[in-house]
Amino acid sequence: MDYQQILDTINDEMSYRDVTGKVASYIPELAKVDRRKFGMHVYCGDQQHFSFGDSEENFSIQSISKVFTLAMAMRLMGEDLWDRLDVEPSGDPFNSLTQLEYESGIPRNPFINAGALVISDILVDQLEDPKKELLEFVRKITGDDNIHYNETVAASEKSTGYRNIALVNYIKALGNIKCDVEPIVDFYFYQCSLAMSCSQLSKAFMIFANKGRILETDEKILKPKTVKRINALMQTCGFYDEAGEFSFQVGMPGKSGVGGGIVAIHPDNYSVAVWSPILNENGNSELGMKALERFTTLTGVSVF
Ligand SMILES: NC(=O)CC[C@H](N)C(=O)O
Repeated sequence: MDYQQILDTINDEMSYRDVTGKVASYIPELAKVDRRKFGMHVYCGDQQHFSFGDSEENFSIQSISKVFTLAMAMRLMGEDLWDRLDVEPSGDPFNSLTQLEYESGIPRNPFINAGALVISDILVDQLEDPKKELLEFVRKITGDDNIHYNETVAASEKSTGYRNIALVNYIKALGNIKCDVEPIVDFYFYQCSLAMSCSQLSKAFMIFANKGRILETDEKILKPKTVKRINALMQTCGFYDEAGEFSFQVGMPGKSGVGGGIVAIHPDNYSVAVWSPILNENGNSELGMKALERFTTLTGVSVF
């Protein structure tokens, strides 16, 4: 399969001019990002990766970080994690509060904000220095020590983060948060501020396409069963109220973030990341969704 030729076709066919959405603005720092940015990277291995455009430029990975923190929480708690969280698509926006009321503070899944905040509670409770450990985890699976938090983005989100702070307070009132609210949201805003490129993200996500092992070193990071769970959740819940649409159009497990990034994996095959900051009404990258739809159409391969 000539992935480079397929990427070149997508790059020729598509442009930020073809989409009408807006860059995220509820986090003031994200509103400053250039809407013309567009890059894509396919990773099959050290000697086999393909790209176009702004694929080496760092952006705010936002909710994509929820996959990394879920992996860390599963390493700590195994299947006991599911006493605190459900595994159902929410069909609601990522930052919704409503289901919590009638579902007794058990978030629908780990990828909506409510679920990620419960995971944050677990990591803050069980790890000595969760920010340091998350950074080490991401650097290790990427094989790249040049990955950092963007503290300006974290502070910017904190300054307007009322909804997430409300979510933690509400879940705590319903009995499913153990720690104090402040360190939980602080960790959450930091994880969302991780700055990575498409090239780094596709490399990091290769462990989910390779049964939990780092491809280059064969080091085991996650159990195959954990990876199966995480991929199932990416497939069913990775795109909030657009998870069905992504499965329908693209047909791979994946995860998006309001920074405009999307990563998807084809088990035993490749990992692909795309970035365009213009979002559709569900908070997913408009051009990113289209590019991935073209990618699985042109390769003729999806997981189904
Ligand atoms: N969908 C997202 O990427 C949301 C992440 C963002 N930090 C928030 O909590 O609102």
